[in-house]
Amino acid sequence: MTAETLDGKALAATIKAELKERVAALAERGIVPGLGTVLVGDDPGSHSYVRGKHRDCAQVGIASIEVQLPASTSAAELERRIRELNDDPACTGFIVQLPLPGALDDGWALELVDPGKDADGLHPVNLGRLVLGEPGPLPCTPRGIVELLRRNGIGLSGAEVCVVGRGTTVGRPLGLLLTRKSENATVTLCHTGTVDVAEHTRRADIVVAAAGRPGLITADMVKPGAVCVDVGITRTEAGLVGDLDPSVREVASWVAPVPGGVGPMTRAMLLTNVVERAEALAGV
Ligand SMILES: NC(=O)C1=CN([C@@H]2O[C@H](COP(=O)(O)OP(=O)(O)OC[C@H]3O[C@@H](n4cnc5c(N)ncnc54)[C@H](OP(=O)(O)O)[C@@H]3O)[C@@H](O)[C@H]2O)C=CC1
Ligand SMILES: Nc1nc(=O)c2c([nH]1)NC[C@@H]1CN(c3ccc(C(=O)N[C@@H](CCC(=O)O)C(=O)O)cc3)C=[N+]21
Ligand SMILES: [Mg+2]
Repeated sequence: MTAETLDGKALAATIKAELKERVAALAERGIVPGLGTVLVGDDPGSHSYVRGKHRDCAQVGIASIEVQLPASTSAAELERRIRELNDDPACTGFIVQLPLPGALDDGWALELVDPGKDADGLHPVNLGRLVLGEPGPLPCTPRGIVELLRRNGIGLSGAEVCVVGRGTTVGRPLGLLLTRKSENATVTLCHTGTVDVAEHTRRADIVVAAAGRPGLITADMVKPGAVCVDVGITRTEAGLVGDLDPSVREVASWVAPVPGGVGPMTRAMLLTNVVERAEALAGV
């Protein structure tokens, strides 16, 4: 068997076209959604992601507000810049690009963001809403994964899903999202304390690899016909490498690849969160 591709790039383009129409409808009411990004330091990967986000905004008609700060930025200065965006009516949503360099603490910065403007869905209040099943912005990567599966006809209700990685941006919130009544999957979350990861992945109908360890998931760890979603991204001289070994394609029914799978969907869901917030403000 050779797996079919879950084409996140194509689906993200479709979603962006849908958002463009919603943004145009908002413009008729005099409302322009604005996405802010706060980028601290000079990590080339982070710069490339943030550039991509602003390119997406331009395509859809969302205004962009870019805040770039040197790696030497103090906590007090970062706090001031975050509060500025909280108070800026032109900014309907924003993100603080993670991880922050040096001594700046990611969790501390996330808590400073107005939960109503939290385009990442990672503020503790919004993660709490996710736990409680209350409406709020959803974390972009987990939402992108669910959307990528759903729009390709891959059912989640009753499915055994094995998520490898319990990080705060992907694995942990994905577990919360997939176990809501509306998704109804049964989830196993693996991490470095898991005794035998393969024992869990082999049982799964859907494997999500979000560890950031190149080639971690090999063909022998996958049930024939399972769906495999690659999330992990490692930059090498040869380009971006995911957590799925290429051999997985020979046993899986579907594979979401790196690049071209979850990454573009993450960006599309960020835009979706910004547009949804602007619509809520407009009473749409
Ligand atoms: N495609 C996309 O849109 C996105 C991709 N990413 C990528 O996804 C990956 C995960 O991101 P993030 O959650 O932020 O990263 P973290 O570093 O926060 O989390 C990684 C998780 O993987 C677990 N892990 C690491 N090695 C193993 C192993 N050998 N076996 C089992 N579990 C393991 C860790 O376990 P423990 O907790 O025990 O340390 C941890 O829970 C990264 O490569 C990141 O670049 C992230 C966001 C978006
Ligand atoms: N506050 C915050 N929110 C995030 O959502 C966030 C973050 N910090 N820090 C880093 C991770 C990583 N992340 C990606 C986004 C897009 C691609 C993406 O578009 N990837 C393309 C390739 C892009 C390229 O070529 O560099 C793809 O997979 O096809 C990847 C990874 C969001 N993250
Ligand atoms: Mg830090």
